[in-house]
Amino acid sequence: MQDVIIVFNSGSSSLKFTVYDAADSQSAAVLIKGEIEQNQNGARFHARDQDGAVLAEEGWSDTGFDIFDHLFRWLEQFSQKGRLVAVGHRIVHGGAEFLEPVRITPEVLDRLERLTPFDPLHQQATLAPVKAIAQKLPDLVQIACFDTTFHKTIPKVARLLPLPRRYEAQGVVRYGFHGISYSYIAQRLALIDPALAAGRTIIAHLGSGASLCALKNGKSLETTMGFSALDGLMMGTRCGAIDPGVLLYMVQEEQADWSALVQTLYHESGLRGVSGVSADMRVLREMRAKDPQAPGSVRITEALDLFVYRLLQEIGALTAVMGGLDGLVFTAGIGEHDAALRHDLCQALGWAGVTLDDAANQRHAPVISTSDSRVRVRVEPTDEEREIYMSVLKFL
Ligand SMILES: Nc1ncnc2c1ncn2[C@@H]1O[C@H](COP(=O)(O)OP(=O)(O)O)[C@@H](O)[C@H]1O
Ligand SMILES: CC(=O)OP(=O)(O)O
Ligand SMILES: [Mg+2]
Repeated sequence: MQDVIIVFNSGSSSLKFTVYDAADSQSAAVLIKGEIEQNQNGARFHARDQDGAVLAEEGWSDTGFDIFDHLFRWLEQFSQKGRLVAVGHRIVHGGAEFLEPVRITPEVLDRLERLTPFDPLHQQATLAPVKAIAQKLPDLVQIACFDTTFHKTIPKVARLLPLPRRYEAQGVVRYGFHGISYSYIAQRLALIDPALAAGRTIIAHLGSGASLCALKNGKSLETTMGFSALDGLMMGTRCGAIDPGVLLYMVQEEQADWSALVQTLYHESGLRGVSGVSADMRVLREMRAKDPQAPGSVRITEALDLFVYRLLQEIGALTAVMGGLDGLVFTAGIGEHDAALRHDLCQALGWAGVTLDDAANQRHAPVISTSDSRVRVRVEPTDEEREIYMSVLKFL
C-alpha cells in the first residue's frame, strides 16, 4: 500500500488540495489535485489525477453546504489504496508565537483559534479542515504552515503601527500574509532567475485576496498586508488600505457594529463593491466584453482602473522601500491568467523601467518584459501545496 500525504490549501474563495505520493518524497509526485471554488452563485468541485484525467467534476447552486465534509467523503474512496501518513495545512495567521511550521496538537489548535480576532475571514476557514480531520483521525500527524512565517524578516520599523504602545503589547502589529506563496516563488526564482532572487523584486500575489511582497536578497523586506488580510491592495471583495475616518463615519452615521463592518469591508468591497456585480475577474471581463456601453460596464471599467491604480501606488511605495526595482513577478489566479491586467499595470510602470513584450504577455510566457527592459517581468505559477508538502516532509 502506498504512503500518501494530503495538503489542504484553504483560501477565501477556494479549498485546494493535493494528494502526494510520500514514497517519492523529493520529487513531490502528485497523485490527485483538486479544488472546490465557491462564490455567491454556488460551488464547483473538480479533481484530476497525475495524468490529468478528470476524477470529479460537480457543481452546486446552493452555497450553504459543508464543502469540507463533501471533500472528505470523496477522498475516503481512496483510503483502501493509500496509507495516509500526514496532512499539511495552510493556516493564515501564526500571530507572534508561531514563526515556523508546527505539529498541531489540541493545545496548538486552541492557541490558533485564539488568533481568530486577528483575521475573522480566514482563521476559522483554514482551521476547519484541521478540526474535521482531528475528529475523525485524532492520531494523524497534522502540520500547520503559516502565511505569516515568510514575513518574519521585515524590520521593526515596518512591523510597528503608529498607535499607542498598548496595542503592540496585544499583538496589534503588522504581520503580512501569502507568505507560503512568496516562499515558494522566492525558491523558484533562486533556481530559474538567481539575479531576481538576490535583487530587488516585487512579487504580486493577485488572487481572490491580493498582496505584494518586496523581496530583497531573497527575504521579505515589506509587504502590503499588515495586521490583517484587509490591508494594502484592493481585492476581490476586500477594500484594502482605507482611510480609518471612513470606519468612524460608518460607526457614527450607520451605527455599524463589528459584524456590519466585517460584512462591508471583507465581503462587499473591492472589485465586487465597485463593479456592483462580481468579485471574479473572469466574470467582469466577460460582462464588459458583451456590452461595453452598458452602464454596468462603466462601473466595471472603474473597478478595474481602481484595481490597477492601487497596485501602481503600492508598487511605488515598495520600490521606494527597496531603493529601486529589478524584477516584478506575477502569480496567483489573476497574476497568472489575466494578460489584460498585466498589460495595464506594466504600461503604467514605464517610469520604473518596465517595458512589456505584448506577445509574450498574451501567451503567458515565463518572461513578459522585452530583452532591453530595465526591470525583468515574469509570470510564475505559485504552488503553495508543494511548499506545505516540503514542510511536512521535514517533520516526518
Ligand atoms: N483565467 C482567469 N482570468 C482572469 N482571472 C482569473 C482567471 N482564473 C482565476 N482568476 C481570478 O483569480 C481568482 C482566484 O485566485 P486564486 O489565487 O485561485 O484564489 P484564492 O485566493 O482562493 O487562493 C478568481 O477569483 C479570479 O478573479
Ligand atoms: C491572506 C489572504 O488574503 O488569503 P486569500 O488570498 O486566500 O484570501
Ligand atoms: Mg490562494
